[in-house]
Amino acid sequence: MKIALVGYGKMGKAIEEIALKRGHEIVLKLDIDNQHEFTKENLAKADVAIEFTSPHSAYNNVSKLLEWNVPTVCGSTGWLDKWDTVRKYTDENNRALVYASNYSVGVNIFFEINKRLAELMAPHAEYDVRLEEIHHTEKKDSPSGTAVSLAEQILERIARKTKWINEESDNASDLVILSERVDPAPGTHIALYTSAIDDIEIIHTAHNRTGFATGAVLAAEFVKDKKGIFSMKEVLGL
Ligand SMILES: NC(=O)C1=CN([C@@H]2O[C@H](COP(=O)(O)OP(=O)(O)OC[C@H]3O[C@@H](n4cnc5c(N)ncnc54)[C@H](OP(=O)(O)O)[C@@H]3O)[C@@H](O)[C@H]2O)C=CC1
Ligand SMILES: O=C(O)C1=N[C@H](C(=O)O)C[C@H](O)C1
Repeated sequence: MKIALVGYGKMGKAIEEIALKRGHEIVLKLDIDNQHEFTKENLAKADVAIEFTSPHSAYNNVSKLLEWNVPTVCGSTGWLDKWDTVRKYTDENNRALVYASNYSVGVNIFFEINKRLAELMAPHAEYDVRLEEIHHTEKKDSPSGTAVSLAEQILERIARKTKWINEESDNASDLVILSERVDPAPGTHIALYTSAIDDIEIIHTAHNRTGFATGAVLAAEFVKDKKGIFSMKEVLGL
């Protein structure tokens, strides 16, 4: 498979390593200093593009890739205010896109546990719930995309929580997400339920970026010859 890497930072490099090990070819590496090479002609050389850049550039990159009909795997976080536009364009124009706030197998299993735990906790108003996420200091967005996914899963299931908020709150209906930035932290997420009687917490800790990178390559292999919008749930068959 011929892969174009859009974004060649920490994740782009980790993805390159896994892709080469799995026998793929990197035909294009695009970063901030060679953006003039981000053209339809250059992207036509790739079977699939893998986009990991930044919250500010992701929407523009993904829009162009879809316009040029390049099957795309996007991992950039912090741009989902534009998600509905991207979804509509992909559906209406029969394009191919995988999006996941987190590509690791472990976090996608953690998502399923988070959903089930929220369902079990829904009738038990004596428990409060909050989320915590810990990442390295270079991270540009806050809260993490993964924490937003976890929050949405909880808000869909626990009616006493009505919105998430990225700071402490005295309002019991707020789902608090606390963000901590410390090095080196590839990504830790905690869902914590507390009551006067006991606490239950679930934690996922990434030890490095290999899980994210491997998942992104699996997603690229999955979407290469498909049309539609997919998440890691479909890629992993969860
Ligand atoms: N979904 C998932 O599983 C994961 C998602 N992420 C997300 O992926 C994104 C990238 O993470 P990471 O690799 O750690 O970040 P890095 O900052 O290490 O790398 C991003 C790279 O993209 C470059 N870049 C910025 N804008 C553009 C552009 N318009 N075109 C091409 N390249 C550009 C940056 O250049 P410069 O530094 O000069 O701006 C940088 O080299 C983040 O949004 C992060 O949250 C990260 C890990 C896992
Ligand atoms: O920026 C990162 O590093 C990460 N970003 C993703 C997120 O925002 O959830 C996934 C992972 O936690 C690492």
